[in-house]
Amino acid sequence: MIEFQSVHKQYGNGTVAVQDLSLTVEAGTITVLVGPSGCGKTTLMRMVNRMIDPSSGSVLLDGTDIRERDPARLRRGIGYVIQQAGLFPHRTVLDNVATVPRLFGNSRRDARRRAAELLERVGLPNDLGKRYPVQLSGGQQQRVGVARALAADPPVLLMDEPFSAVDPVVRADLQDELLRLQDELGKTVLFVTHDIDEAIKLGDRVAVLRQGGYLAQYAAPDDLLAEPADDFVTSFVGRDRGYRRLSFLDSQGVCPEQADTIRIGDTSADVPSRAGWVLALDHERRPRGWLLPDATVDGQLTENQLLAGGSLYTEGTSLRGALDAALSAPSGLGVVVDADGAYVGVVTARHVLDLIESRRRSVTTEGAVP
Ligand SMILES: Nc1ncnc2c1ncn2[C@@H]1O[C@H](COP(=O)(O)OP(=O)(O)OP(=O)(O)O)[C@@H](O)[C@H]1O
Repeated sequence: MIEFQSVHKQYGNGTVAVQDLSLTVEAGTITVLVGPSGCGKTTLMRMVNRMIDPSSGSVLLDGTDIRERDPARLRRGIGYVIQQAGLFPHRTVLDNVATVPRLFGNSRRDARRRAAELLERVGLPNDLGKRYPVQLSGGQQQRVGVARALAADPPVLLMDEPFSAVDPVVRADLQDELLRLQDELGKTVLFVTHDIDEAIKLGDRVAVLRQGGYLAQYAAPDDLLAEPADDFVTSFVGRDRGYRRLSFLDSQGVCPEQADTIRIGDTSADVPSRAGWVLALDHERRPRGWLLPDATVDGQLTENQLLAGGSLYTEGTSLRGALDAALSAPSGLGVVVDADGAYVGVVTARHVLDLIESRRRSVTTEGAVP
């Protein structure tokens, strides 16, 4: 557990970067510091590994004031990941990661074995270990940065905008990978970003900072979206917070119905007689697209004769996906699939909205805030 107790930081030039701020980062969770540029996120994070000392106040790690710890020892228990990964350019990827176990006195062989394990753990193929950082993509470099930070198996991980320099698709992959790793490893993670969507996706709790180093709100992502503390937080979390909050509503009560279906390769004779949208499935029952109402099939059904489908909703995931599937489907019928991508049924936006409404009503009658 990390505790910031009334920490304050004023730099030599008079800039106050952090303003009398207190917050607790629970062990084994991801806490995200988010806020606009210059609001003191990095300053606050760097207080944990003593790269920066507060002007006043204390930082406690597992109940002990970090000023009582030897800085070198303290840092060994804290992994640190930064933007652009900060890799050594003249060392191979494997040796970049092996550097840390080497520092801990492991033999070169053991260090390399550990490094290879870690590279696999962060999803990098074995043969990349022989390359130099410049020969990797930005996303791969970030993964190496994460592997290196994990090399000493530190209980605490500080991550300062680690995924900011990569494109949105790679970034989403890296975020998913971090969540997967965290499920396995249960580190105490302090993560800095200026991207509220990243904060909401990754954080068990999110600390929103505002200019001048003030803590504007510290809450679970769902609460942040449901009840922003003030106008600043409201504008920072963005306009579509009601929609984004659906990510935190589970799928309980979603009852898919059956649509008319047809298979790729079928003929006109196989088109269901009711005049409505028909969902085409492949031979593994995966949805391939929609046949317009009253459409006839020319010869055998091919994908060229179909209208592209909307997003697919994997059963059991959040209501946001269910609503999005319905809204993005040309038929207005959101396609529900199982974990293998096979067709389960369809849901309408109306069905999802009714479900949200009924939950709101039941929560309100129980006296809690919807
Ligand atoms: N060494 C320093 N000396 C003087 N002022 C500093 C120093 N480091 C940071 N600052 C100032 O302190 C404030 C907070 O900086 P900090 O880097 O902690 O913010 P941040 O929220 O991490 O910003 P960004 O998102 O842009 O990285 C800023 O106004 C910055 O200019």
